Amino acid sequence: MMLDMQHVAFGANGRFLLDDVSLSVARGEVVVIIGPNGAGKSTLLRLAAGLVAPVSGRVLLGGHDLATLSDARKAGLRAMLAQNSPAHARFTVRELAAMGGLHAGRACSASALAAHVHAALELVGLLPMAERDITSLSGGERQRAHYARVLVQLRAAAGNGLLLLDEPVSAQDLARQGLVLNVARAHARQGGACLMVLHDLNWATCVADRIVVLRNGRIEADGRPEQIVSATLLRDVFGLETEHVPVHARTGRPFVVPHDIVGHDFSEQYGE
Ligand SMILES: Nc1ncnc2c1ncn2[C@@H]1O[C@H](COP(=O)(O)OP(=O)(O)OP(=O)(O)O)[C@@H](O)[C@H]1O
Repeated sequence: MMLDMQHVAFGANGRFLLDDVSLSVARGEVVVIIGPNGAGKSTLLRLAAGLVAPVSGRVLLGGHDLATLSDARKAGLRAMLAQNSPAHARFTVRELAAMGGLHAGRACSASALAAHVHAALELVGLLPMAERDITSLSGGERQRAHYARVLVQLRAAAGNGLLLLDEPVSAQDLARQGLVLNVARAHARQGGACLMVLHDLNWATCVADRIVVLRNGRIEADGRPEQIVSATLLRDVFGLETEHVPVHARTGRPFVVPHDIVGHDFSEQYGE
């Protein structure tokens, strides 16, 4: 098992943010976490990355307890794209992506690192902007520049580590949302794995091998998209009435439209 979280609990300011969370991700898998704002999704990813330690339970990465691994070792086994990645300093896109390989030191030669950077920038569609200052990028471009850095981090090591993505499509246009998710799927197909947080249920059903539903710091459900996405669950977890197609003709996956949108007359809203 690539990631194995066993009965993990985590708290802050005297309250549990995660309680008795057990979750595994196998090599080759893409697992998507969904759940309401504040459910604990980002906290779960930070625990999986070893950025914070559980108060009880264990997190194993590649069979090793994260608590026993050095930062350099962890850097080769997992990489995380955070929800908001800053651009305070004036680096170029290429320099930012190359920072992903810093942990590898001499284990990755300068020419190999340059090749990883080139490949990652090409994958995320930023090669034409490689020499641009990152402070001049749009929000979506900056998010993809950091995505490239995260990909380089894994590729500078064995290349088949765990990709942890926190709302990786939040700043992307529709086409780039597909691009970002395809890169994650390809990473899993090539021997890695991916655990990501998504709010868009329709992307979640398309990209996920498994969907994990988190609510109030606890796992409510964990299974294949067609097992998980149902009108009942969406009503229970999100308090949302939905139009729900169990098997979409094109994708073969469930498809969900919130009732608030179905039949809503936007022309009224804009006074047309
Ligand atoms: N250091 C902290 N101290 C106190 N509360 C915290 C701390 N970090 C997170 N929280 C709270 O823990 C809960 C879970 O936060 P988390 O960021 O994991 O949620 P999330 O499911 O990712 O939410 P969102 O969908 O809004 O991104 C929230 O209520 C948040 O306010």
